[in-house]
Amino acid sequence: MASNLTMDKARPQSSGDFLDFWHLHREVILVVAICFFSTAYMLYASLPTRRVVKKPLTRPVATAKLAPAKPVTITTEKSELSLEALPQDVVAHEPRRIKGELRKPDATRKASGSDSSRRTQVLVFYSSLTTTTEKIANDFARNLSASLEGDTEHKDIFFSPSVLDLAQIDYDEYFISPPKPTDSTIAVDYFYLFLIPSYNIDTINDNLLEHLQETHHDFRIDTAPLVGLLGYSVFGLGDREGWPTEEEGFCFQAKEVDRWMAKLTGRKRAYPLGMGDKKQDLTNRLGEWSEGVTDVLKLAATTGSLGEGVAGSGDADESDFEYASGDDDDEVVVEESAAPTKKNKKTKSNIDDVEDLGRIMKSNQADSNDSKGRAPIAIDFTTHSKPNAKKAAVQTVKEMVPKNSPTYASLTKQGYSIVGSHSGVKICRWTKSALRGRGSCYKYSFYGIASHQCMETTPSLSCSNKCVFCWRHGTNPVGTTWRWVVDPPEMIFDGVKAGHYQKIKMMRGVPGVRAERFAEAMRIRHCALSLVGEPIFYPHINEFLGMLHAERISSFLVCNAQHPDQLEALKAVTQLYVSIDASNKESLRKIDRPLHRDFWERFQRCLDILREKRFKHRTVFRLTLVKGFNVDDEVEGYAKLVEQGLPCFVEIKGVTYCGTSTSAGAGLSMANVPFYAEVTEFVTALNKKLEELGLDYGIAAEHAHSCCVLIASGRFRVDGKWHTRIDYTRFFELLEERGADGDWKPEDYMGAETPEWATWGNGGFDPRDERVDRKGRKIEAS
Ligand SMILES: Cc1cc2nc3c(=O)[nH]c(=O)nc-3n(C[C@H](O)[C@H](O)[C@H](O)COP(=O)(O)O)c2cc1C
Ligand code: SF4
Repeated sequence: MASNLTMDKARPQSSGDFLDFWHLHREVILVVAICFFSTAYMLYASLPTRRVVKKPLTRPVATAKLAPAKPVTITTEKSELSLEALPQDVVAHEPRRIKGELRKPDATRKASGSDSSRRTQVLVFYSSLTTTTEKIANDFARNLSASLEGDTEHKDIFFSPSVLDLAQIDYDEYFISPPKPTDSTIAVDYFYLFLIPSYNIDTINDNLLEHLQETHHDFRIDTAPLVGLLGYSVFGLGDREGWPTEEEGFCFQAKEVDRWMAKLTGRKRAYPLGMGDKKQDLTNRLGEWSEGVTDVLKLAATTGSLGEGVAGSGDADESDFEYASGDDDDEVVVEESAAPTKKNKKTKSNIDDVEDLGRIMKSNQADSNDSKGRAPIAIDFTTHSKPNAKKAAVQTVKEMVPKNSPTYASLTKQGYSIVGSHSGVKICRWTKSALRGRGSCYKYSFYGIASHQCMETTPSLSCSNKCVFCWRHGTNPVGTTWRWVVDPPEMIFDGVKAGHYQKIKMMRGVPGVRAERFAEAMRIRHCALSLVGEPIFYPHINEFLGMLHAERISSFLVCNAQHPDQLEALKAVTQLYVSIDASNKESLRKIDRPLHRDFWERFQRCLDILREKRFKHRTVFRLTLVKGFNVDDEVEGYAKLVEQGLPCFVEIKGVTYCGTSTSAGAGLSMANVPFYAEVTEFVTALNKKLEELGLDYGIAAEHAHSCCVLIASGRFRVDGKWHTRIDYTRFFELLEERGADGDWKPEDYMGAETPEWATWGNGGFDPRDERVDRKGRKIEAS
């Protein structure tokens, strides 16, 4: 009986029996099930990574390998990837992970300039169907090798570059982790270069791309397993005859390789993507790219870093840009009201006015005077009242923006480089946009200025207005007189150029930056003197302009119509702007909040001076429309001001919204930002009024993207066509022939006809560029 009972329990016959069985053994069943599934999972996870099976090439391509100067056998981590090579406990308990480490810049290398125990191996990968790229890759590697060997400082660091045909190699050896040299006594850093032609047919490129993508997404492999590389860069070959634009497929596969390598290397793009058209500009584009790559290679091999600010170098900041930052040179921005933090409040109130600025600087004075070590020049050129002898006796000359002041901290945080004690430089969003082939600012449409070759700077961070729409308000110092140390113009000129180039170089690893534009950007062609503050406030502005022009850098100077004496004394400038922020005294007081009590008289005098100068300078009225402040019922007033100053051009721009800064306390909001349709409505009304006054003006051009329209004087209309562009070469020739005081007219350096796409009614966006919205999303052509 006893045995029967046991039998009955052990062998359930019905559902009741089954439940009894479950109740008695459920723990055991659950444990067995868990063990079974986890073992199955482990076994699956530890299988070799699924890899693309490479298709044979339609045409076998010979591998052209250059013999390394010191042979390095490249082995891979393949053996480490096999099950046997892994410790048993790892195999049993967790999925295999291949991990890359983010290598910080090597401090020792940085300090000593080189590390004799490390070597750098450049690997040049290429694919080729019709042999163009194969030949180019070999020539490129040979030239690179010669260049490195000829450089005594670097030659011992580098092994000769190796050329690898993507159709012949095993991708697992190079694209799951960096290769390992067989000689373990030599530490080798690998630098990958890719020469990739694009094909809209199935080729080995597709295999490579699939492999890169799978590696990135494979949950058993770290998402950036190639982070141990020193860096990488890609050059694409294509044919614009069949694929005219990037949107239509020009070099599309090189772009893809660049994108996946950024992911796999943790954004170690050492140099921007280069692209060349086989039938047009291949030699030039490849030459630029090679030159840039060689420089970066040397830097990276000696320092272990890709350079300041470049992604992957340890101090990377690869943001996709603050497209709503409103950091144009002269873009005025409405700020979103935001409750300032306690700290912000304090900072703001600390620097809100001149007295407070003086107080801040006093506390920093000892430091700054010591550090300068040179006699300061005191100057007061805007105030005509008698100097107060008693006050002067106790006053020492201070720096406008000392290094340890809150103003300095705030401006540098916003991206400015402060040069000396009162100048600043910053790259604007349009410069960044143009570097990425996404279009230049309206000054390209109207005047032919390429934004990636434009430097935005000011020799005076101080201003004499506190305009309600100035987004820098609260950070820049204000004052009616120059009471600070004056830095020499040479120092400012060298400093702003260095600051600008440094900022451009920091864009090297940013996605989308084009090698061609990057190379062009290393030559400043234009200077926008309108960043923050009042450039004309700087006592040596004429000398500074002379230095720009001596290097054939054109100049656009924007002033606030508050310094007539300086305006009168101003020498040659390529284009001279005066901000016209309102059409009448009351409105101007409200919007500009000027510090000068005689602001309206100063404003009027400036207009009269501008009228005089119109046959010497290209003069421009700059109108910034702020709804609720200076738009309604002001058309007639503006027309009268145009009649008074007779500028060559009138630029009308809607104020820009910036939702990121703290409020200037002026109570502005999005409601104050006019729609483009409202701007065009205003412009049409103004144009009509000018006509009624019998003035020869017309609407010449527009850049809808930046909400800006240009009215031009009939002087710049030739045979019914607008010529708003500038002949820069002629400008410099005139200057060189006749001197800064020389006699010439703006018409003498009038440029070519305004391109059709930029003229009124056509939108103003260069068709060669890619259109994106403020968040960088592509806008389809309408
Ligand atoms: C079948 C075929 C498809 C191509 N597709 C593209 C393309 O989609 N985009 C592009 O920019 N160039 C394209 N090209 C042009 C090649 O990328 C270009 O000629 C390149 O220099 C060829 O390099 P290779 O001679 O090394 O193969 C194509 C060429 C061929 C023959
Ligand atoms: S002129 Fe120069 S600084 Fe100004 S928005 Fe254009 S590119 Fe930027």
